[in-house]
Amino acid sequence: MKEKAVTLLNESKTARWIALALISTTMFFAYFFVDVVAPLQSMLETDYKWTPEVFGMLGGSEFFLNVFAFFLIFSGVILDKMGIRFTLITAGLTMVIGAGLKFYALTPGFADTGFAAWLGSFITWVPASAKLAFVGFAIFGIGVEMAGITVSKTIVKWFKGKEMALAMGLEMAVARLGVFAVFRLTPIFAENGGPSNSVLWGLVFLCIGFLLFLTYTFMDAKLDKQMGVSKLTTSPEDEFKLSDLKKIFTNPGFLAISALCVLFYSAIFPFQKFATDMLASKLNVDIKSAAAYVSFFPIGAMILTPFIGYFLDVRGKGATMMIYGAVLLTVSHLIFALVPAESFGVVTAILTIVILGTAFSLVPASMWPSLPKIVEDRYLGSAYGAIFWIQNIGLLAVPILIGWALTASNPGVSEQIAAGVEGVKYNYTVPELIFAGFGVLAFILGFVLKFVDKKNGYGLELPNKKK
Ligand SMILES: N[C@@H](Cc1c[nH]cn1)C(=O)NCC(=O)O
Repeated sequence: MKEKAVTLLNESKTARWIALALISTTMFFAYFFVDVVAPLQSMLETDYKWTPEVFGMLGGSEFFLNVFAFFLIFSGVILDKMGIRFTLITAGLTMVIGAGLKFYALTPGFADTGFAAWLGSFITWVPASAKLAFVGFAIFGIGVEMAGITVSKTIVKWFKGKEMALAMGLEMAVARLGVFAVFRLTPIFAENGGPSNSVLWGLVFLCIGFLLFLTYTFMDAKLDKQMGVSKLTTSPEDEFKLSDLKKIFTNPGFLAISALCVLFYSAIFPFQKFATDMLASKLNVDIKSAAAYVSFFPIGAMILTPFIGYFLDVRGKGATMMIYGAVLLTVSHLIFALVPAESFGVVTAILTIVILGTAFSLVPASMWPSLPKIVEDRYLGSAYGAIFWIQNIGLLAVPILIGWALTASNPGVSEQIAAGVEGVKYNYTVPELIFAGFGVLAFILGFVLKFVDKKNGYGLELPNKKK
């Protein structure tokens, strides 16, 4: 008897783009929440007595549990052991719980409790609201990174051998749109109810995102059923083993790409946090105008990333793209560092942001689809977890390094600002040179990666799409 051939769900273009739309929209909400209070620094200082140091600590708290309690490594192992559906639901719930705690920290309901009084009784320069917000944001951080690695593995599952880099590029583009949206919407939400209203909206968005993840799991279950994936069909050699972690951390391709990743992102995300003040100082404009220039950065990356992804699918050249990205990263930070303020106008600022935005498209668009070429599918989730863990170490440490470098290279400035002296500004030359230094190291690592690729035949320069 002739067997009826089953057309897999991921062979249907419509089904795989619907799957992508569901998970990407949740990432839009997740990235929105990452920066939900970023434009509200001064409001938090006035309404909640959060100093700039406290505000900076909030940014670091997102990565705290992932780095020090190894949650990102656990998340990768959970993904490989328990599968996409379980991990997506866990990630979605963790984000909602963490965000809920952060919202509660900013409400009068919390401020009036004995718990708040107790939290405020030690390390008194950090208000109780900030302490609880740190805990909430650290829990959210576990969820958002878990979601990130699971979404990457999900895209590989649906798009491998097809439009994989384009799909990853589109997912990142939607996430970048979330960063743009936050800079535009959060101030409006805060005008009508303060920072807690902005966080409440972020929480509502995350609840919608959780429902989208849940909807996706039905598609995932159907695809698994068609593929015949079950505990019975998975042979012991196909299963993830804890010893695979050793394989990941001794894989030369993985090590090279992780080093490139931490260096590159250390000159991107921490820069994003300082960029508004840096441009306001350099251009001598107010914070609102400077923030508007910075918002071109995620938008530029958003527009370019899918095109670069498409190019990688049909033409390849992933490792070379990462080298070009590192060059552009270095050039843009050198412009910020070395062009004197007298010659640095709005046009130069926007052009430099466009160059940086191009780097921010080239590297992520080629880096994330490269990982499945370097490691085996059965431990791909752990590999994404491990690379994000290494990246998170940089994201936690570099803002502290930059803050220290800024203070050390501008003696007396913070004291004058605190004393209300008008017109005093920081000079960002040293921090920008540090960012440029990361770019130079990333450039060197790009060549190491190319060499390792040639030696081990990963195929990083080959197109993703099978002809
Ligand atoms: N670590 C993730 C998610 C993230 C974004 N901001 C802070 N954490 C990541 O880097 N994803 C890849 C990307 O290019 O956004």
